[in-house]
Parts: sequence; C-alpha cells; structure tokens
Amino acid sequence: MKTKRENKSSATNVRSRDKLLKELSGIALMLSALFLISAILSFHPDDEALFGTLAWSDISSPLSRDVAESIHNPFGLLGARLSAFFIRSFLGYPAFLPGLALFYWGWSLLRFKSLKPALLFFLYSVIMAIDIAAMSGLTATPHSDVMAGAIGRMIAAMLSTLIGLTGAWVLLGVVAVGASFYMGRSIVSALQELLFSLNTVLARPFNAVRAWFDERRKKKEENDRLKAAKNQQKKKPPEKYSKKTDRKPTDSESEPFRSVPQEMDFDTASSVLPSFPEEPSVTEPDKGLPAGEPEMIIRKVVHEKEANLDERSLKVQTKDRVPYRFPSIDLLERGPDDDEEIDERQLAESKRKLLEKLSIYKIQVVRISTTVGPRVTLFEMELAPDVKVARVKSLENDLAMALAARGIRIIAPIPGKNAVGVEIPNGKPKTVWLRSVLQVERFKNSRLILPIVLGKTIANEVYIDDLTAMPHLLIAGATGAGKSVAINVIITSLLYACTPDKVKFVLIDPKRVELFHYQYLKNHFLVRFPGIEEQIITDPQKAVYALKCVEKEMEQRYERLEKAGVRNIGDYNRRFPAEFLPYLVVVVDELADLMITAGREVEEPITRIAQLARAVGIHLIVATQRPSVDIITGIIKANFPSRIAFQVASRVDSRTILDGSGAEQLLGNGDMLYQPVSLPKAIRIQGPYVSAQEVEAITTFIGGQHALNNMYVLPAGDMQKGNGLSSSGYQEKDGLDSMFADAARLVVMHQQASASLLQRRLRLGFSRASRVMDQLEFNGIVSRGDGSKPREVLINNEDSLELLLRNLND
Ligand SMILES: Nc1ncnc2c1ncn2[C@@H]1O[C@H](COP(=O)(O)OP(=O)(O)OP(=O)(O)O)[C@@H](O)[C@H]1O
Repeated sequence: MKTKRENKSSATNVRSRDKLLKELSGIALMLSALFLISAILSFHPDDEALFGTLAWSDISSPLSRDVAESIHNPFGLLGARLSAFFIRSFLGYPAFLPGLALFYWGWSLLRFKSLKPALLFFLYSVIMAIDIAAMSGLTATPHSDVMAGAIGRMIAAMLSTLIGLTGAWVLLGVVAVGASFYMGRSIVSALQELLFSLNTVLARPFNAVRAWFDERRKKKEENDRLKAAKNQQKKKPPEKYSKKTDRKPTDSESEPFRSVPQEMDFDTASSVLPSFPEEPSVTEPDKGLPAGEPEMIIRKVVHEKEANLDERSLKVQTKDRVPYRFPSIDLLERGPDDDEEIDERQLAESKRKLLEKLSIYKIQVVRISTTVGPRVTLFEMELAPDVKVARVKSLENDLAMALAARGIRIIAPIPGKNAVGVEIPNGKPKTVWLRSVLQVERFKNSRLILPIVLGKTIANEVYIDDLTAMPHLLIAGATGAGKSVAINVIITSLLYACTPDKVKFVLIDPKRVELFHYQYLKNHFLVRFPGIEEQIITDPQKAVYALKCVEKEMEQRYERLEKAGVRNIGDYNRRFPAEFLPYLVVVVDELADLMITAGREVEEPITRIAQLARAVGIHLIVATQRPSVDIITGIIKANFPSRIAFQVASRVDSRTILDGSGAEQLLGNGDMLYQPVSLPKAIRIQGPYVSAQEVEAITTFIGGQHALNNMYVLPAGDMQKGNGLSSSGYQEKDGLDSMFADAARLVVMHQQASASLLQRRLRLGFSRASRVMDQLEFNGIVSRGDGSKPREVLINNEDSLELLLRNLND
C-alpha cells in the first residue's frame, strides 16, 4: 500500500507534469502565432511568381534553393507561401488579427490564466478580421485586393448585390461597432492585463541582475563587518569570559557576532506570542544524534487550502442597478513557486550553537522543535523539569550573541509552556505574494465583514482579521519598513472582498504619493466632501476638514440608529436593507505630517472617531513613520487597541507602539508584530508584497467600469474658527458660508428648506448648498434632515430671523 507521503508525491508529480504540458503548449502557440503574424506582415507580391514555379515535391531540389534565395519574405519559402495564402485566398492583411489572439491564448496557457478572455478575444478578432476584409472589398483602392483577400471580396460582392453598397457599409459598420461595444471592455481589460504581465516579465531579468548586485554588496559589507568584529574581539582581554564561567571561552563563544542587539530584555521577548501549530502534524526527528543531545522535531508548516477567487460570481449589481465586476485575481502577480525545501544543515547548525551555549550554563534541553516560517525560524526548546525559565531569561543576551544574527528574538517563556522560543532569521527569506494569501479558501469563504489579510505567521498560516473587530488600526514603523505596502495590502483585500455599496474609503495622504493610485476609485469607492473637489486629501488643512466631515457623518449615523431603535450598523443594515449604510474606512498615511501642521485640530477628531465610530461602521487606519509620543499621543494610543509595528530604530520606539519592545528586532520588508485586540501578546507576521503596478492594474480595472449613479457625499464638517477653509473662499465669520445669511432669508421667505432651492436661487453647487443647509440646521433655522421627509423651517417670520442673524454676527 502506498504511504501518505508517496501519494502526495505522485499527486505533486502529476500536477507538475500538467503544468509543464501547459507551459510547453503555451510557448508553442505563442511562437506559432508570432511566426504567422510576422510572415503575413512581411508579404511581398513578387514572391508569388517565384514560388509559383515550384511544386512541393521540388522542395529538396537545387531549384528550390535558388528560389529560396530570391524570396523577399524573411521567413523563407514557408513564410512566403503562408502569407500569400492568407492574403490572397483568405482575409488579406486583417488575417493577422486572429494571430494576435492566438498569441494571447498561448500567453494565458503559459501563465495558467483563465482561457475565457483569450477565447473571447479570438472570437472578436475573427469577427473584426472578416468585417475589415469585407469593408476593404467594398472599396476600389489599389490596396483593396491585399486588404480584403478572396473571402473579403466575396462577402463584399454578396452584400453589395443583396443590400446595395450603402446597405453593406452600414451593416459592416454596425457589426464592427456592436462587436467592439459588446466585447470591447473585456478585451481592453484583457489587453491591459497582458501588457501588465509582459511588462513584469520583461522587467524580471533586470530585477534579477539588480538583486544579484545587491546580494554581492551585502555579502561584502557582512564580511567587512565580520573582520572588524574579529579584530575588536582580539583586542578584548579574555578575563571577561572567565569571570562568568570560570573557564576559557569555547570557539563558539569567541566567535564574532554579526549585528547583535546590544541588550535584550525578556519582557520584550515575552511580549510576543509566536503563532504555530499546537502539535506538529508530521515530525522529522534528526538522525545520528551525538549521545545526550535532544532530538529536533521539524514542524511541518500549515498548507493553506487554495481556492480560485475568480470562481466566485464576479459580476454583481449595485444598489443603484449599475453592473459591477470584482477585479480578477489575475491582476495580481503570481510569485515564483515556493521552494519548500528546508535547509536542514542550517537548522542543525543553529541548534548546535544554541545547545552549546545553554550547556555552558548547565541548562538541559529535553526537546527542540522548529517551525520554518517565510522569514524566520522559531526554535522552541523544552527545558528539563528542574530548569526554571527565569534562569534562561538572564541568558538572553548571551544566547543572542551565540547565534550571531540580525533580528533574533527570544520568547521566554512561550505562554502556557515550559519552553523558550528563539526566532532566527532564515538564510533564504521568502517573499509572501499578495496573490498567494488571497487565493486561499479561508479568504474566499470568509464570513468576516471587512476581511483584511495581514500576511503569514511563522507556521505559514494566512492571517486574516476583520477590520470591524479591530476596530481601528495603528501602523507604525521606520521609513522603508513596509507600512505603505501594508496599507496597499489592506485596501486591496477589501477591494477583492467588498462591493462599492458595502465599503467606502476616506483617503488622507499628506505625503501625496502613497495613495495616488486610488484616484481611479473615485466613482466607486471614494467618498466626496462638500466644498472640496479632491477625493484623496493631501492638504493638511483640508485633512482636518475631511476628518470633521467624518465626525459629522458619525453623529448623523448615531442619530439615524437612535431613531431606528437599533444598536449598531449591522442591525440597521439588516432591518433596513434599502437604506444600507456602507462601512467607512478612513486611511491616514502619514499621521506625523498632520500632527506637525494641525496638532490638536487633528488629534481631536481622530480621537473622537476612534472612541465612538465602531458602532456606526467607521474604522480608522492610521500610519506613521514617527513612533514618538508627540505623534502617537497617549490618547491616540488608548483608542487604537489594534496595532502593527514594523521595524523601528530603538526599543523606546517599539514601546511607544506596542507597550513592549521587540519591534527593534524585526527585519524590515514587511516583517511585523501585530497586536490584535483579542490577544494579550503580539504575533509575528510576514506581510505580503503587492507592487504599485498591481495596485494600479486593480484600480484602473475598477475605474474603467460604469460609475455609480449616486456618489456617497459626507455631510459638511462643523468648522470652528481656525479650521481653515477660509482660503478657499467658502467661509466667513465663525466658519459660516458667505451665502449663509442669504440662504437663511430665502428659506424663511419660502418656508421651505431644500438644498435644491438654494442651488437654484443662489446658484450654488450641490455640495456647497448641502453644507449651507447643515449650517442652517446647526444654527436652529431649519430642522434636522431625515432622508425621506423634507426639513422644516423653524423660524416663521423675517423679523425673528434678522434678530437671530444679528446675534450671530455679534
Ligand atoms: N511585505 C513585503 N515583502 C517584501 N518587501 C517588502 C514588503 N513590504 C515592503 N517591502 C519592501 O520595502 C520597500 C519599502 O516599503 P514601503 O514603501 O511600504 O515602506 P514604508 O514603511 O511605507 O516607508 P515610508 O515610511 O518611507 O513611506 C518596498 O518598496 C519593498 O521593496
């Protein structure tokens, strides 16, 4: 009977054979298509006379060699014959169009993409080739012969006889426009995708060369550092070691160490809970152990069940009956296949160093298990019953030195276990591609409201969390550590999971470059702000206003919920599906830029929203590269229970973010500690990578679709003095619009309060009119807006109004 392992390996073999077959057919198809297209486009009329004298049976005769030499087509006799056939007897030059479709087909096979778009493109290219050939047949230019081919001419003759010349033109024009209209959108997005993939593939060799140079440079730096450390070590007196151990240092102790943390405290380490399977699914004890050495169990990592996200129903209808299509997963780059080989030699070496160091201090280890994650490996060491974990705590620095690697973290104890964890960076780090973490069953079938993928744990488990449960997220880390990529990953997860009816984004980007690509979402996912044209806010003063608009929206939603007698947005949306309230995700990248220019003005709305907005479906994601107490103030921190720390420069920074150290030991490039609200300790996660091109491909795909009929406009924020929109000309005294008094007189005179009245009579834009209406409400002139019912005018004569306006002016 076959063992489980044999079954698995034969299944893997079949899979890789299928893959290879597909790749080979894809390459063959692409090459044939290229040949065909090039041969057709190189058609030369003189060639026909040349090969006309040659029969196929003469192919090996000297005559054919002479003919071949005189042929003009660069693809030889075959090229000349093929081109003559397609151009004369088939569809003329337009015959190259189906060749393009065949190329795309081959590409789809090679990249394992769905063949549906390729088939559609093929159909379209055949229709267009026939149509163009027939149109050319209707003309009488010197080139119409080669542009139409025999089939084109025949169709043209038939049509002009049947329905006349004009009728034929009209019919062919209608077919061309109709086919382009019907299939155009899919074709354009398929071509966009092809260009995007070609671009990434062509860039690959350059990236590989760059990576090779980087690697060499790093190695050289590493060697220089090692040499310097060695020299320094030699200069140090050996007594330092003998004091502690009462004996000479062993080789491994005197071994220099690379960039070892100066100091590591254990509450640092213990502030982090690694995530790995409770029990190893398959264990592989190492063989041939020296006497007394504990066996090492290599934990098998979690294999997430894959699922094709494109197999969901991608086409949906929005509330206002506009068709919407989710972006295809093919818009994301497929990373290279993971090399699942575990470097057992490196594991054994690290284990040896660890045990050696521990044995010096007479700490006996009973069992070691390792879990190899994407970036780091966790060594979990079970200690002998008489060894107190507290003793290991005091050796933390020595252990870190013995292992001599950057980014080592020690977890002592691993919560709930008599074990100590040591995380050591892998020699060969793996990039976690966004596609690989979205293409899993748990994401596809997720029932979370706003599912966001954060990355892979050490056990290679995909970590998905619900933004609504977080309910707000603070992201901090040094520059270049991976914050912007993480924000892109979060937004992209939501774009793959939610329709534009369900979620809307408020994007605030004082750095101006980070959220730029999301401008294409303006007709679907971005909210509008009254009085401001931009939908991605970059100006700090406008950012304050935008946050105030969100605050106002929060208040209005509370009132709505209160009136409806429900406690939260979920209940509201269930009770009143027709008035579905979208979730609002407010992203601020970067907080420091706002805090420096607007200080309390910005802290106030952020804190208020963070304190109250959860129940009404408003969630904040705030990122900063300055994890200092003047930016992440106590009050902000208190209101952001879920936090992500990327690599930071110092332990103090780590404490500012996580209330514990650890982040200073991270490796950068998306290596993070995530402190969820539900767990007492942070989890180490490797964030997925998504490139700016991928984000752009997704957002342009969404942006290319029909705009929603109704945009989501936030109410105007309550602007107090100094909130600074006066420069834009909308505000006067006390933040009131310059048309406020006129508007007030108008509504009191008509005893009717509607934004359209203000628009018509005062020639205001919609957003400004709504904002003035909100100001009228705020000042007690009209009643609160209630969606279905018109507002009431609360002042019933002009005298009372003038009195009120005078009071306001005073
Ligand atoms: N998850 C990841 N996997 C692999 N590489 C990553 C990852 N995240 C970031 N990187 C690499 O790090 C670079 C910088 O990332 P990113 O722009 O997100 O940093 P940042 O923290 O936002 O920096 P800044 O604060 O200066 O904007 C990326 O261009 C990429 O090369």
